[in-house]
Amino acid sequence: MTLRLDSLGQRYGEQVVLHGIDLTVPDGQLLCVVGPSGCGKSTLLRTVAGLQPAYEGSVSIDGTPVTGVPDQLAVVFQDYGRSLFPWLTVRDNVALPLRRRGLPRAERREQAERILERVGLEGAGRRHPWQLSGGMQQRVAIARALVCHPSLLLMDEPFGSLDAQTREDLEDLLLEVHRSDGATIVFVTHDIDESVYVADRVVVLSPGPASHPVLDLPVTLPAERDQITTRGLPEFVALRAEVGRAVRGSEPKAPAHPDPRP
Ligand SMILES: Nc1ncnc2c1ncn2[C@@H]1O[C@H](COP(=O)(O)OP(=O)(O)OP(=O)(O)O)[C@@H](O)[C@H]1O
Repeated sequence: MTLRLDSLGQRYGEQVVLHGIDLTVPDGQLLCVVGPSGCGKSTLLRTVAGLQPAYEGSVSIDGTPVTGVPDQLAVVFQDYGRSLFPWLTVRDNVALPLRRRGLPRAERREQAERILERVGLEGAGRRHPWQLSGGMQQRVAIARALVCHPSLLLMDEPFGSLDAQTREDLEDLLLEVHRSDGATIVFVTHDIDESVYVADRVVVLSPGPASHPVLDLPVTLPAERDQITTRGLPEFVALRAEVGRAVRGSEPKAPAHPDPRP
């Protein structure tokens, strides 16, 4: 699915958060959005997801304006603890979108088990989310997002609260899913290394109100990525530095210290 933002603007009351954003994400691209805290990244995702109507401009998917939550869209948030239902088993959490689509129970269970196996959680279907580690819970949230084979996947800092090892494992899972399913993915992260490692393209937004991206960078690394080899490539290091400079350059400057001398 091709996602297009045209002169997109968003505000909360008097506060302008996004202004005049033009961005096209071609079908199958994994776009990372990076930018200083509060610049409007989550607002951008919520607007694309149809959860907030655009204040100005438009969002369209394959040429059709987004006016509500689009079919074929799935979202993964950072806060997996709140996005899973604790009273449902892992399998029923994952099968929930299938239930909404009216699939019979046996088929729901079978598809949920298949996707759980794919995210490395075979055998966990009968447990409850609170019996799992944070990394496993986020795998459940990813499984639930994938169960309907979305063409557009929005991820808002999905690995932000996980330990380094789990985070790397889930980055690799995301790359594998992207390679095999080919969905268009918009992935918000604070982590510059992570953005370069997973993305086909990185855009850096300016401090709010975010407008035209301050950097729009194709990631020209080989498609086959590996946590050790890829991160050691000179090209990776150069891309990371370029994104880092853009993020730092876009951060508001700290106020100058007053001269303490009398
Ligand atoms: N529901 C809301 N009501 C009012 N203001 C909001 C709301 N959601 C966000 N904001 C404000 O809009 C601005 C952008 O918030 P947003 O969460 O989109 O930024 P962000 O770039 O995702 O931040 P972070 O990186 O810290 O998650 C912030 O100033 C925030 O306080």
